[in-house]
Amino acid sequence: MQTPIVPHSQPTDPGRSKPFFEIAIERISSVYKPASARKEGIHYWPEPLPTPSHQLPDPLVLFYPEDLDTNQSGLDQRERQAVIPMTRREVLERRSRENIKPSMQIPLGLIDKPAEQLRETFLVDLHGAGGTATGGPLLIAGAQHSGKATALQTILFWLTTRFLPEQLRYAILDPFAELTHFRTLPHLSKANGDMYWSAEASEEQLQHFTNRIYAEIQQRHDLFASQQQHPQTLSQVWSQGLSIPQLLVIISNYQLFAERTTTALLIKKLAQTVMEARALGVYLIITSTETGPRQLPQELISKCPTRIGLGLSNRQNHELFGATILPAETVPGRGWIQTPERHIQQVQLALPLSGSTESIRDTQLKLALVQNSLP
Ligand SMILES: Nc1ncnc2c1ncn2[C@@H]1O[C@H](COP(=O)(O)OP(=O)(O)OP(=O)(O)O)[C@@H](O)[C@H]1O
Repeated sequence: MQTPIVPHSQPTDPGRSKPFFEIAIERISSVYKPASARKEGIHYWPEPLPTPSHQLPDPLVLFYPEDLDTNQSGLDQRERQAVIPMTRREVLERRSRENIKPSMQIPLGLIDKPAEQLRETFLVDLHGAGGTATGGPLLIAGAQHSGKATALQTILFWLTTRFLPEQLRYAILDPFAELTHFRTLPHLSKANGDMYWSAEASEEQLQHFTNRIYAEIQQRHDLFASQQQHPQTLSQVWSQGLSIPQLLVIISNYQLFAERTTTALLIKKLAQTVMEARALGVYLIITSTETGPRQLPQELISKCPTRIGLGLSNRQNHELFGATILPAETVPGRGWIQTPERHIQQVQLALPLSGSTESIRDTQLKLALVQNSLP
C-alpha cells in the first residue's frame, strides 16, 4: 500500500496548544478517510469531543441552527455541532401536539466512549424511562467557571422548548442569581400566582420554599393514593386528561446552604424528600462547587446515579466518583460523568445557544425564551 503523505499540521489556535492526541487524530483523519478505512474493515476512531477555544468558543450547542447562512461566518457554521439533529422550531412544533408524554430525558452534550470507539449523545434521564435504576437525580459538581450554571441553562432551555407550563413546572433555588433569565417564565408560577423561586439563601426564605414543595408533594401523594385501585404513573394520569405537571426542583450552589448551620439540615431534608418523590413526577438537580462531606453529604452523592464533574481536582473527582480519575482538559463544559450504569466517561456539555461571547449568548437566550413563550 502506498504510504500516505502526511500534510503539514493545521494552523493551531493561538489561545490553546492542542494536546498531542488531537494533533495525531487530525493528521491521520486528513490522509486516511473514513470511507476508505471502512472498505478495509477498519472502524474509524470517532471524532474528538468538540472543544471550546478562542477561535470557536461555542463548538457545541443544543439545537441544529435555523439559519445556516445568516449572521455566522462559514467557518464557524461548519465546525459548530449540535447535540440533537433538530432545530428549536421543530421541537417547539412538537410541544403543541396534544399527545405529548411526560419525559425527563434531557440531551446535554456528547460523550466520548473510546473503548467502544463511539461518540454518543449524552442524555440525562431524571425519571428513568427504562426502570427506576436507569435514571434519577442529577448532580453537577464543578470548579468555578467550569460551566455549572451554563449546564443548568441548557437543561432549562431544552425543557422550556419541549414542555408547556401545564406540563412542567420548575422550583428553583438560585442564590447567586445565575438563572434570572428564566425567572419570568410561566413555568415558575402556579395558577394562584405563587412562585417557586428563591434567589436568597436565608433560613427564612429556604423554609418558605421547602414548605411549598412539601405541600405540593403531599397533594400529589393524596391524589395518587385516592386512585389506589388503579396504581398510576404520571404518564397514565396524563393520558386520562388530568393535568399534574412534572415538577423539576433545582438547588443551585448546594454548598452555600450546607456550609451554614442554620440551613444545612433544611437543605439536606429538602433534597432527600424530593429524591423520594420521583414516582410522583418530582425531580431533582443539584449543583455544587464543593464535593467534601461538609458541603455535599456522601449519602446525597450516592443517591445521584448521574454525576457530572467539571474541572475537579483529583481529590474532588475521588469524592464524587469514588474512583481515581485523571483531571479532564480544563475547558468550560468538559469533564467526567458517571451514568446510572456506573460507567465513567468524558463529556463535553452543550451551550444552550451559539454566540461568540457570553454576553451575546445571554442576549440570544433572553430573546429565545420570549419566543418560546409566544403562543
Ligand atoms: N459547555 C460550554 N461550552 C462553551 N463555553 C461554556 C460552556 N459552559 C460554560 N461556558 C462558558 O464558561 C464560562 C463559565 O461558565 P459558567 O458561569 O456556567 O460556570 P460556573 O461553573 O457556573 O461558574 P461559577 O462557579 O463561577 O458560577 C462562561 O463564559 C460560559 O459561557
